[in-house]
Amino acid sequence: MFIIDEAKRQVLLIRKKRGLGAGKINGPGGKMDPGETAVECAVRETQEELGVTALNPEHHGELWFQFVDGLCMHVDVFVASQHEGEAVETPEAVPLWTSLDALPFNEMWADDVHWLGQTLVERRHFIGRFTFDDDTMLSHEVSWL
Ligand SMILES: COc1nc(N)nc2c1ncn2[C@H]1C[C@H](O)[C@@H](COP(=O)(O)OP(=O)(O)OP(=O)(O)O)O1
Repeated sequence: MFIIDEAKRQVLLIRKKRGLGAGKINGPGGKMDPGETAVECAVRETQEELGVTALNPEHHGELWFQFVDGLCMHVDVFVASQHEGEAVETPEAVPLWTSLDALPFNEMWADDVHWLGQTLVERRHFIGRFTFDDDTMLSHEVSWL
């Protein structure tokens, strides 16, 4: 989930403290609970990780990851221009309000540079497919819709 403050041209990112991608900067997110939709999951994970509620999130993309060890992951990307609450640090994440003009790609997963800027700034929709060996991206393919 990417929450945007349009007046300040900032996006609410996290420094992830534990789990897959710990130490990296990313948007809040995680695994779906049984019976939950993708958007319900994104809103819940954002509440759990930052104490903030995203309002009216819009689906902007799909990420398909294939790791060489066999792990496959499908991630839905949502963008919300409104939210309730103030972001706080939790056991899972440190909140980072970040300028849309200075996204910290060198501290993010390697795929992000291929889709995140266009999605947040130009509000484009996409499907991305990536292969990874651990932290190393081996291939990338992004289709803009
Ligand atoms: C492989 O490259 C990745 N790129 C990007 N941009 N984001 C990724 C990549 N791999 C994982 N992610 C995202 C997807 C999710 O938002 C989180 C990881 O979620 P996951 O549920 O697998 O991990 P945990 O935080 O440990 O799980 P729970 O919070 O559900 O317990 O990172």
